[in-house]
Amino acid sequence: MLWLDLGNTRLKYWLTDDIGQIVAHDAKQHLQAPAELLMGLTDRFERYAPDFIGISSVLGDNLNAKVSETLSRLNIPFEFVHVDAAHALMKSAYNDQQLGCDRWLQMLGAVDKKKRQCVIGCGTAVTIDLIDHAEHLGGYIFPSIYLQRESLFSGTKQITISNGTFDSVSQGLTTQDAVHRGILLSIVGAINEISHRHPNFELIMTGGDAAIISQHVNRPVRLRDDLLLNGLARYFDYRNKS
Ligand SMILES: Nc1ncnc2c1ncn2[C@@H]1O[C@H](COP(=O)(O)OP(=O)(O)O)[C@@H](O)[C@H]1O
Ligand SMILES: CC(C)(COP(=O)(O)O)[C@@H](O)C(=O)NCCC(=O)O
Ligand SMILES: [K+]
Repeated sequence: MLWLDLGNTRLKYWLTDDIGQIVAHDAKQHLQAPAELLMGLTDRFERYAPDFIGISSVLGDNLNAKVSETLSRLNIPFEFVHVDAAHALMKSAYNDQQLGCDRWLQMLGAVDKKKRQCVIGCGTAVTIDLIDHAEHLGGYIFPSIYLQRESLFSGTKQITISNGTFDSVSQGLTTQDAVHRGILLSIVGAINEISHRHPNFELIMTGGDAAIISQHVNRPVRLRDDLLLNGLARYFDYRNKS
């Protein structure tokens, strides 16, 4: 099987064998042109010869249509995931016309009906979702550390910071440090507050910035980079059985 994740910044793919082991994987920035990026990958995908392609996309109808057009040339069946708030593996109280597919799949990949879980996705947006014994209670959406920095850059005259590392949440003494530390604290502080309000929820983090953020969280965090893939596999596996 081939699995695709079209996020707002990167396209990720995984090729798995019949026992679900990953045999190839890559993540690339798509610069808002995922279909063009996929075009460049079609030779590789043809060589992989998967029998099915399962897709998570948060890119919207127009880009998804272009992606479909590109994938159609491969003559391999493919399908986009649709969020289902009444899914047997996890019920959700969230508006399922709006809930992002990646958010939902990350939760589906993590969900355990014996646990209380807080799933944190650290991509272009940071999402924090609460799940109580396989019931999604709702969540929060924040701009990522990079989006926050861009908005300060574009919305102010004297902040001209466009690069630097996010490595501390102590107070800064320069604009550079104050910007990076303030932004990182806005996310770390929110996670700490939510975890304080929900002390018996296990914290699970995934996505490109999970490692940077988790270092400053004041409770143990499980880092899992396989959540979305696991969610995709569970979704299509469940659908084939029912
Ligand atoms: N302006 C930026 N500069 C450097 N890295 C960035 C920038 N914007 C995003 N990134 C990186 O892109 C990655 C996006 O994470 P990912 O989980 O792939 O998100 P998505 O699913 O939204 O595409 C993150 O690791 C982040 O560090
Ligand atoms: C919240 C998101 C932008 C996160 O996307 P990502 O950072 O993974 O690219 C995406 O899941 C999305 O567009 N969701 C729709 C809004 C919602 O979930 O309510
Ligand atoms: K948007």
